[in-house]
Amino acid sequence: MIKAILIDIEGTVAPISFVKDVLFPYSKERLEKFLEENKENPHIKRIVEEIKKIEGKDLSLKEAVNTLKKWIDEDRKIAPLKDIQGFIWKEGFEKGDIKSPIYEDAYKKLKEWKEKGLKLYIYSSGSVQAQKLFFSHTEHGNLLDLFDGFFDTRIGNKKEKDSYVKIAQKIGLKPEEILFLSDNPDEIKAAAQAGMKVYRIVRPEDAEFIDNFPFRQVKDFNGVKL
Ligand SMILES: CSCCC(=O)C(=O)COP(=O)(O)O
Ligand SMILES: [Mg+2]
Repeated sequence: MIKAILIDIEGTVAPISFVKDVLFPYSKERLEKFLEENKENPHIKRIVEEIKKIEGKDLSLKEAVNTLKKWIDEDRKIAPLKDIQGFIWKEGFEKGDIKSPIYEDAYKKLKEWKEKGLKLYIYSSGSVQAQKLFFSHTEHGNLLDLFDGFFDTRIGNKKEKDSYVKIAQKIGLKPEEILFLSDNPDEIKAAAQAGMKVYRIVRPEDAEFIDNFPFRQVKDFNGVKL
């Protein structure tokens, strides 16, 4: 019996274009100013050290900015980039510059599942801070109360089985009691390997059904049967 639903963000509850065409440019344009203004903040210093470690060399502030910009262009899903983006998006969400467009079907089903007593969790490459901002500033208002917890790549890569094993442990349920929803076929395979029930969400504007894909595929949340 399904007791909890674990949900991806980009391509699943919101269009990929929102992340690529709104969120990413917003962070890219403000990176340099943000790092310059916050270079003495211990939290930001730690993140910059992580960037240097990944690159395997010392970096000037300008070089760190260029590295982050390159990672945004390459859509790298790595924690130090996602942490910095979360800090930059904070201002955009709080000033009202950015509002998250949640698909209507996702919004309605999330509310329905919550009312039925299911636990709802998010697992996204966006930092936990960014996820909370994303759901507290949506076109449907503040949806933060719908969720029982948030996971990002600090728990592990979304394409690896172990990340889902760890999430099930944190939630305190058996993997088979958790349903995972994502647009990404590799994430679906990894969650299924961990023993979770899965559905791939295939938004027509973002993706296509894969022939002979060994797991269930539906075009939106209305197709998900518990
Ligand atoms: C506010 S969440 C930001 C989303 C993001 O940065 C991202 O890379 C989305 O990846 P996902 O794992 O949700 O597909
Ligand atoms: Mg996704």
